[in-house]
Amino acid sequence: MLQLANYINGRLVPPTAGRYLPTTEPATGLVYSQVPASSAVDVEQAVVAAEAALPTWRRMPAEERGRLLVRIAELLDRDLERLAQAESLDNGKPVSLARSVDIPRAASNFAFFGTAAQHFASETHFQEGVALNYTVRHPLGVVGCISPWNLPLYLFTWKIAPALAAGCCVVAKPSEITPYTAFLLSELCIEAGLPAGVLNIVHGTGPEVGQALVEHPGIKGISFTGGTATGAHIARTAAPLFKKLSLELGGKNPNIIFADCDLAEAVQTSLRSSFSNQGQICLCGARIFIERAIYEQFKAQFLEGVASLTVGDPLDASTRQGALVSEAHLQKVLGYIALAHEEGGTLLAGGQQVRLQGRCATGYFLQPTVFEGLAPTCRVNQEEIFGPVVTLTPFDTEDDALHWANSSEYGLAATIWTKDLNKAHRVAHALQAGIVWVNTWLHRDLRTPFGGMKNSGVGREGGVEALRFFTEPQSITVKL
Ligand SMILES: NC(=O)C1=CN([C@@H]2O[C@H](COP(=O)(O)OP(=O)(O)OC[C@H]3O[C@@H](n4cnc5c(N)ncnc54)[C@H](O)[C@@H]3O)[C@@H](O)[C@H]2O)C=CC1
Ligand SMILES: O=C(O)/C=C/C=C(\O)C(=O)O
Repeated sequence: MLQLANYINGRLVPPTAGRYLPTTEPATGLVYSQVPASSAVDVEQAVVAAEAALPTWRRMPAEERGRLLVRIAELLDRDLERLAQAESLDNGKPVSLARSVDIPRAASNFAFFGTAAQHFASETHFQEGVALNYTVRHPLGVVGCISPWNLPLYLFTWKIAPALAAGCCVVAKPSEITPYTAFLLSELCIEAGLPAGVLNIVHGTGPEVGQALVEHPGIKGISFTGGTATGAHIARTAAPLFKKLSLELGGKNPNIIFADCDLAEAVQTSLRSSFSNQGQICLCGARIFIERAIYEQFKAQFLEGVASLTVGDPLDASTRQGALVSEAHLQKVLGYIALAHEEGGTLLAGGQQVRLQGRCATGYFLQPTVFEGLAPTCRVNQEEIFGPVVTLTPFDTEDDALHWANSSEYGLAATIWTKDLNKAHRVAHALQAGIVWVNTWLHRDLRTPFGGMKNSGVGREGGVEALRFFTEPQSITVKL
């Protein structure tokens, strides 16, 4: 059976205690590999290696650091197919999605921050005849990156690449549920010639490896993406240690569909925003608010689209909906479907587990599911389900749409559909969401600030924001 290894001090090594966890292929429900169940001892070794590598890495010219990151991007591009197959096997997502989105984006993360390192600049504040104030941005030091299972390599590299570009050394922990591509990345880092200790990847569980990383005094900052409850726990642990924190957490994102939109496009993109990656993206639109005048029309076209989403073997080219990531997660989502019935919702599509034939007979498949008739305040419309379940709700006025869109503890993303640009700007400004898309969804420019308001997180990733997070500003004033 495939056995993964940690990547510490430039080498692939087994966990010191020799313990492993099974990893399961969601499409079959069968165990196919073993991932190190590392401990605080392995984290300690990784931090020591990173601390030893730091003085050289932080002083290396940005151009040279950047070249290494771009080299990793090239290797990710070269191995696109192998990595896409691995991601699909590990996560259950359609291989077509991994091939077109996850792996190309992982390569872009390295390519983008490899070059961004050379453009990162700091400010000067000149007081004529009085003083010259300038800012130096020092690498933060050794940092921890903790990522989730939904977009495994995509989000893992979204953290690691800016940290390395900023001159930090990294101890990173991928999700223990989807560790395979992080392991393959460690092999590529060795091939790229990344100096030993600059990046260390320690596999294991959140409570053991993640916790040890957050608590470690040598770790100066933590960049985390995952559930809001875990984010709160990390914040409680890290706050008294005065660590810098970037937390990208959950969402319950609204799509607001106005009657004057391009309906065909709004329907097609809403299908994507509802069900891409089986709804397991923090940016998915879970609550769709539709202006009453086009409610029935939107509903009919949307349901027609849902019926055409093939649930199937993730390795099949025709599959649009793969497996959910785990049995536990499938049960969680099924629990919310039961709750939607209890809360008085009307099921319009899906609602059932899918039992496929053949190799995927014991996989974790679920029909894309749509409800209507649920109050915006009910639990199904308030709690993050993180699966292929959306609700449709009609609205009468712009104020009503805004009120219900903002009636959430979350504030990550929102989507507006209208041809009226004044309305689009007005509504976008009034939305409590860190990211607003107008007539599009998941359009990503890696330079833009990425993150959420309210319980969706703290801080921003992307472009200069990420490079600032991974650096410590120092202000120097010279009297003139
Ligand atoms: N990007 C997002 O918004 C994501 C949201 N979720 C939400 O969270 C729910 C729970 O999913 P989980 O897999 O349990 O996510 P999680 O938040 O527990 O896992 C994310 C990462 O945090 C690590 N982790 C867990 N406990 C930790 C701790 N005490 N200290 C440090 N690291 C720790 C995990 O090992 C993993 O690498 C999902 O059902 C979904 O609603 C899950 C994954 C991604
Ligand atoms: O950076 C992106 O393009 C997407 C990020 C998605 C998440 O953070 C998530 O699903 O957790």
